[in-house]
Amino acid sequence: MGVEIRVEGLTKRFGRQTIWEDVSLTLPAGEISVLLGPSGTGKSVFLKTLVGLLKPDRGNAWIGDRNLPQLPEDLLYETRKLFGVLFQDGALFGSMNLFDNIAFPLREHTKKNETEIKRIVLEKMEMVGLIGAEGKLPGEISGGMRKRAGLARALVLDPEIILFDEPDSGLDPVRTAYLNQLIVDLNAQIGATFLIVTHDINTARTVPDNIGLLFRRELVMFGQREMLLSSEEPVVRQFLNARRVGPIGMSEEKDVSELEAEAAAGNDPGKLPPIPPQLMPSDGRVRPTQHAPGAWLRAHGVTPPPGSFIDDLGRNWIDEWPRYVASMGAAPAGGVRK
Ligand SMILES: Nc1ncnc2c1ncn2[C@@H]1O[C@H](COP(=O)(O)OP(=O)(O)OP(=O)(O)O)[C@@H](O)[C@H]1O
Repeated sequence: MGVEIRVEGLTKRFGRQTIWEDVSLTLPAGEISVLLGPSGTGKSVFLKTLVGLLKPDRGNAWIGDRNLPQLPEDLLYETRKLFGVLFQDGALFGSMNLFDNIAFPLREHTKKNETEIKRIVLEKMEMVGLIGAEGKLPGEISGGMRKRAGLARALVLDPEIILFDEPDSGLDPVRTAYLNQLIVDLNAQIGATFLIVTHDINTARTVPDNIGLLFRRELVMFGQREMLLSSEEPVVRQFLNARRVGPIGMSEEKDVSELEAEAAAGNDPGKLPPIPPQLMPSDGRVRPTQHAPGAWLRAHGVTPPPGSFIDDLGRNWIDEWPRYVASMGAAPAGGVRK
């Protein structure tokens, strides 16, 4: 379940504008990854390139064993069917009710009859908590419901990969927390490979297995959540602390003289906040691809910021984890990563 995505030396330009170059990363099958970056660094362009809507200028993008930039039209079309995409605004058709919106990809891309379509649409609507809203028009429901409807539509073709373009945009912090839990629950349930573009630091800190950061037309860093959340890189610290001090400026990166002036004034992007425990599926199970808390840090001899892995109840998840996994009885499919 879930397909690995391997990007090698990917470069995208529009005319003379280089959006990003030489991007290489692997999105492990079934894991949740987050892509961060200041506005305009090309995160949406990256998602569109992965799904084959934009062609890179150089490099490879392996979706399983298919290299997207090399594919003929018919195979590209087939490969796109592996993806579900949640667009920023849900991208629903305003004149269609939610049922028809969610049924749309099934009617468009499959030969399923209406009985089968109804079963699938209702199953996906239940997964995202929208049962009862089938007859509503997108204009009659809240932004959070529109996101969930967009997510149900992204799920109908049983995708191996789901791309989320700023799922939290336009949502209040509480609805964002619910949506984050839904994303983690869905990942546990369907095991697809997830990539989330977000500006929400809390989402980035608690949801993914891996985090990447785009800045200055390149991928500054990509790796396990704990690697990014303990990184001393100024740009990472500035981003995670949402500070003005650091290499990221108002509209683009700051120049050397601005950075020198900040350093002379003793300004600093701030200490790293504690690493929070990762969000668990709400049914209490562990996702098959979930990493044990602290495993990356231990393997790399890194001491986490003080107060890391402590939850709201004061439990330290480094100590709690082995007990928790043992209490589940049977290990989840795929085992629990050390
Ligand atoms: N089809 C296109 N043709 C030309 N330029 C484009 C096209 N699509 C995007 N761009 C440019 O690519 C750059 C990156 O845009 P993109 O929307 O990917 O940024 P982003 O990181 O997702 O930003 P935000 O966080 O604000 O959503 C922008 O300068 C944008 O104007």
